[in-house]
Amino acid sequence: MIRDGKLQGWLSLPVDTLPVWATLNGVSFDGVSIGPLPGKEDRGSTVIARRHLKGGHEPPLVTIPRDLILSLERIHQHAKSDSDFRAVLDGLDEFGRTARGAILSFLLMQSFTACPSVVNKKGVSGPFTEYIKYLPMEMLPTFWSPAECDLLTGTTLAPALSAKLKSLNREFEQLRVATANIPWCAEQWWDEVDGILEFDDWLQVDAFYRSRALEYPGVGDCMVPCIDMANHSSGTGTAAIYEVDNQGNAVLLLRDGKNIEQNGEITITYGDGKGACEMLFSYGFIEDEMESARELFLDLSIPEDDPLRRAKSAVAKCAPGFKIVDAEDGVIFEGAYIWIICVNEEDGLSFQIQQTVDGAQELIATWQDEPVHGFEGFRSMLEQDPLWDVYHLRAVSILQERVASQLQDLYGSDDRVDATQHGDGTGIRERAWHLAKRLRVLESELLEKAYSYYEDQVSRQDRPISDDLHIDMDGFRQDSRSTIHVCSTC
Ligand SMILES: C[S@@+](CC[C@H](N)C(=O)[O-])C[C@H]1O[C@@H](n2cnc3c(N)ncnc32)[C@H](O)[C@@H]1O
Repeated sequence: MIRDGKLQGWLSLPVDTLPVWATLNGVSFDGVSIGPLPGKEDRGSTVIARRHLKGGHEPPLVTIPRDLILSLERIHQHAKSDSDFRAVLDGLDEFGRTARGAILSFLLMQSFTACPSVVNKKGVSGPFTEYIKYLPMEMLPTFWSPAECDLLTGTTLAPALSAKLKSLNREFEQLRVATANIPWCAEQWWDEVDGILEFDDWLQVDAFYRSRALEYPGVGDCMVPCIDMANHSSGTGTAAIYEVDNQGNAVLLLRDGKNIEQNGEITITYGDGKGACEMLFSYGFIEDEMESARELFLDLSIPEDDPLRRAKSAVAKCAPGFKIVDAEDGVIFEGAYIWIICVNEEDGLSFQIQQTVDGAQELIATWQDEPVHGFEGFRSMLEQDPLWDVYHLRAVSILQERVASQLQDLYGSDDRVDATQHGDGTGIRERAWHLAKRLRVLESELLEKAYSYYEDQVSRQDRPISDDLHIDMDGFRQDSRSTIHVCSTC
């Protein structure tokens, strides 16, 4: 439905009509307009300075009335006067009470309300029925063809993308089940012959939301018309910030000290810390100036032969992996899961069944007989242990091995990607090929940096640390030896 609407024109309006929409809805611009920037048209529309703007001396560049901030609260308010949408939202239950569930279903409903071929009209029109007509279809990887997705083999985006598609499928099925008993939904959305909705519609509303959602102070995750037309630039390139004023309106403010020439671009940041993978995943581009993948997430699994594997998996509530973050003098790793992997019963980890206050039984972990309350703080417990250096070294070796296997996957698929025909008539869009290639390069550089950094750490610690202990890399304690030996390639 949405794709048809964008292609046929009923869900599409030229951006030069946006000022009319803005005036009708109480949006004000001061010194800026919205449209494509000459030379950067491939980035869609953006906010453009209409005169020389001097940071610290300018009023808000854009002011959006508070009622137009599309938040969970605003949608529930709308549902009070839109009984058709309220039935959908109520059907979604818990999911409808999350910002994501409410916003996606609202955007879907508004598109349906705008659809001219629907005879038995449903839903109540409002400012967003028109505003969605200004939103372009983003080329996020969720819309890449299987051949294009194949270019991502070995990158951290490949597993993230397949997990996302599974979760989008689950959400869409949830929507179908939740609304299948509403007569007009059964007839107009889901009928096997005439039903208008398809999975692509859910992908479209997900893409609208994911590429445009802002975390607004005091409001939470939301969409803000017009401010969501600002393109991204990180670091000192960021020209403006978004806030709420003292009346709850959303405002776009030029940063202090930032001067923008007439016809210059007013950018915001979508998150300076976001890595190349996340930028491509959520926004469909990687900033030209990005010189590092910045961060990446690798999964980890508890080895098959770990005798505590099942208990560890049952108790660990943290993400099964670790994040590598690029740092000035090496890399930092974040994530609690590694610490569960690198200690065992011989070190002092054990599991017990405990009776809870309501009489149920639960499995809990103990470290040196102390209960471990959630593994997020487990690292600090290990840090108190005289053998901390050893545990740390084990962790680093496991991480290094995982980094090595990721590099192998990346390099192992490089030749195939390089040889893949792309461009007109090949089924692989030029842009997708270049983005995939760029991600591959940035991630391999960060992985190599991590590998050398770990190598360095391992070799620095490959020296005697205790007179009475020997730790080998299977992670078992053997008394009465005098060195720690770490095999960095195992
Ligand atoms: C919040 S929207 C910004 C407005 C958008 N350009 C439009 O026409 O509606 C985010 C999208 O803008 C584009 N974009 C933003 N900043 C960009 C940049 N620095 N380089 C390339 N594309 C960018 C991407 O397509 C991204 O998904």
